[in-house]
Amino acid sequence: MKVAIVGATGYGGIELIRLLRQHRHVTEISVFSSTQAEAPLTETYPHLQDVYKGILQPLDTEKLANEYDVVFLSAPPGVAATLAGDLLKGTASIVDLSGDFRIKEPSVYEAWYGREAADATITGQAVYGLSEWNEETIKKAKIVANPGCYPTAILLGLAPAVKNNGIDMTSVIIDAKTGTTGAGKNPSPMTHFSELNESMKIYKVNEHKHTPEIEQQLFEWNEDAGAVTFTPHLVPMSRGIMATMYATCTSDSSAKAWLDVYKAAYEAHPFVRVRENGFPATKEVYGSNYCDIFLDYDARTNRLTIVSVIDNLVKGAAGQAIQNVNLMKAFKKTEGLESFPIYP
Ligand SMILES: NC(=O)C1=CN([C@@H]2O[C@H](COP(=O)(O)OP(=O)(O)OC[C@H]3O[C@@H](n4cnc5c(N)ncnc54)[C@H](OP(=O)(O)O)[C@@H]3O)[C@@H](O)[C@H]2O)C=CC1
Ligand SMILES: CC(=O)N[C@@H](CCC(=O)OP(=O)(O)O)C(=O)O
Repeated sequence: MKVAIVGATGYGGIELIRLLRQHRHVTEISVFSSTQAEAPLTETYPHLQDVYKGILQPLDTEKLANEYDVVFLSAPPGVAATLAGDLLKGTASIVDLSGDFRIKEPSVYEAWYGREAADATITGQAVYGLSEWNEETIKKAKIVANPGCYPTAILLGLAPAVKNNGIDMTSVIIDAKTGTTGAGKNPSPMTHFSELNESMKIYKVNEHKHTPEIEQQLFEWNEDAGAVTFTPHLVPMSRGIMATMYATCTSDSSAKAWLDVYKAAYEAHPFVRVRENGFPATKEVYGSNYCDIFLDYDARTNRLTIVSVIDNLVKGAAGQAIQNVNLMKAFKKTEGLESFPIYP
């Protein structure tokens, strides 16, 4: 399989290269850049010396559409919306890592992203790539909208409870923490070392663009779902997301009963590990495609506390993108994604 990466000079792009190099069906990885064409990727990333010799190519939609089996779009919002129309005329399958095609209602996209929505016919055609829960539609997709990093951790953590009708949907509160690679490779005042080191920041309270993406999927699973409170925080680490979800149960329950529900839901899914005992840490999934989940039930408050952790660049971006390609191309689910967490 020949694959192309648009945005290969970014963090999502080089994570795709790291994983695709160990994918047994990948015969060629070509890299494309809007600003650095003709330069070897090692000029930007010397750690790839002797590992990846690709030269960055200028964006050429005709070539991308017809000379590759899969095109990964790993560029900022708006780029996929511009390129996808031409790309879809060709033979390549497309996986977009940005948010351009995730939100089905254009006015909702425009309100939260503050930019014009993509062509509605393309958004309508794009399949939401939450791998574990949309397997059958992903298998048939020509274009996949890869989920956001926060929604991946949050939705995997909430899904069994939400689909089980066991929680009051109006009670859901989501508190999440992320590392700095979530913001991409360009530094900003928010991610500056001396601003963030030995500190943590709350940001985009009640206005994060992942909120409608979370609400859209929750509503698809359970029509009682409405607006959720989602509060993101930036913490001083490079990779990782920890999402902590609180929800009131509709009847008395127990942690054991809920864990059984979660274990049954993810039994057939190798990348979601429902813990036997104890809450997971982000380091325990670092560099891997795992999402680790654990929960507790408080009989005093009748509330569930669910914790879900991922590596934002793997399960939250490049790893899930490859997991979706494995579904689209009928490869083994775990192909290219078998490396286990780097610990400690
Ligand atoms: N980082 C993360 O944890 C996650 C990121 N995402 C999403 O994935 C996408 C990539 O993120 P990330 O790699 O972190 O971002 P980066 O900022 O690290 O990289 C983005 C890359 O996009 C390329 N680019 C910029 N403008 C254009 C353009 N007009 N046309 C084509 N390419 C362009 C740039 O490469 P060049 O200048 O060489 O063209 C740049 O290296 C984003 O949409 C992001 O929101 C999704 C989930 C998680
Ligand atoms: C630290 C930080 O800034 N993280 C980013 C992660 C969002 C992201 O990656 O965007 P998409 O997945 O929607 O493309 C943020 O909170 O906006």
